[in-house]
Amino acid sequence: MTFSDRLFKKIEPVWNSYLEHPFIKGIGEGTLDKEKFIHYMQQDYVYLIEYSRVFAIGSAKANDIETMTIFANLLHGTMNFEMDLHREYAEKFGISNEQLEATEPSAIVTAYTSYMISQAALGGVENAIAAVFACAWSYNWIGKKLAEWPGALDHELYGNWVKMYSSDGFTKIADDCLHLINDIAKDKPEHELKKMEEIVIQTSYFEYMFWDMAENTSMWPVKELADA
Ligand SMILES: Cc1ncc(CN)c(N)n1
Repeated sequence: MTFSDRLFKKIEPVWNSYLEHPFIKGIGEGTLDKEKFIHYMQQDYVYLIEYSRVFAIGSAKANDIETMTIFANLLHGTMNFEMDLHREYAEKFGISNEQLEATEPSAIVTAYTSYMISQAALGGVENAIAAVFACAWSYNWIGKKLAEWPGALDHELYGNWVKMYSSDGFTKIADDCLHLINDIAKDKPEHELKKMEEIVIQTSYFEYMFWDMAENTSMWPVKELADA
């Protein structure tokens, strides 16, 4: 059994819950409120900037050139391929790249990205790949599931989202993360594998909370009190 098989056994029930989430169902069925999607897309853009930093940390901490290059390519793929999707949607919604980049991160985005970056900074290269694994893999997993839902790929607004996350290009990103985590996990002692597993589980919980944040268009609970 590979390390990713071990991880998947643990997190599959959590990932299955994503498919029941109203936001994901709304994308797959094409019924999602457009304002919720705009909030999601803006928040996801600033999330991806911080997520890219985790690849940079992984690259800096790598012990060999091959691992360093894989992390660097994942960083490049996120910023130049995945984030193009967000920029294209933003253009459609009349939001400039500058506005997109200046999005104020919500409480969940702040908590999730702070967690990923601190785990990657505190540990070695194994923490960096564990911190991004659920992110890359769950999106590809969701994208491929939704691609089988009737009409999901052809929806005029959400079809491109489903196409991106089920695409060969994004599958390559997810597969590279899978091979990397399995390679890095080889020869690691059980206490380090346990730590990697904990990070993958926690980030899987954060993924669910991110869908909730998008569904509820939430920011910070009492923000309006200080803004007044
Ligand atoms: C919150 C979140 N998690 C993961 C992904 C896929 N890179 C994403 N775009 N956004």
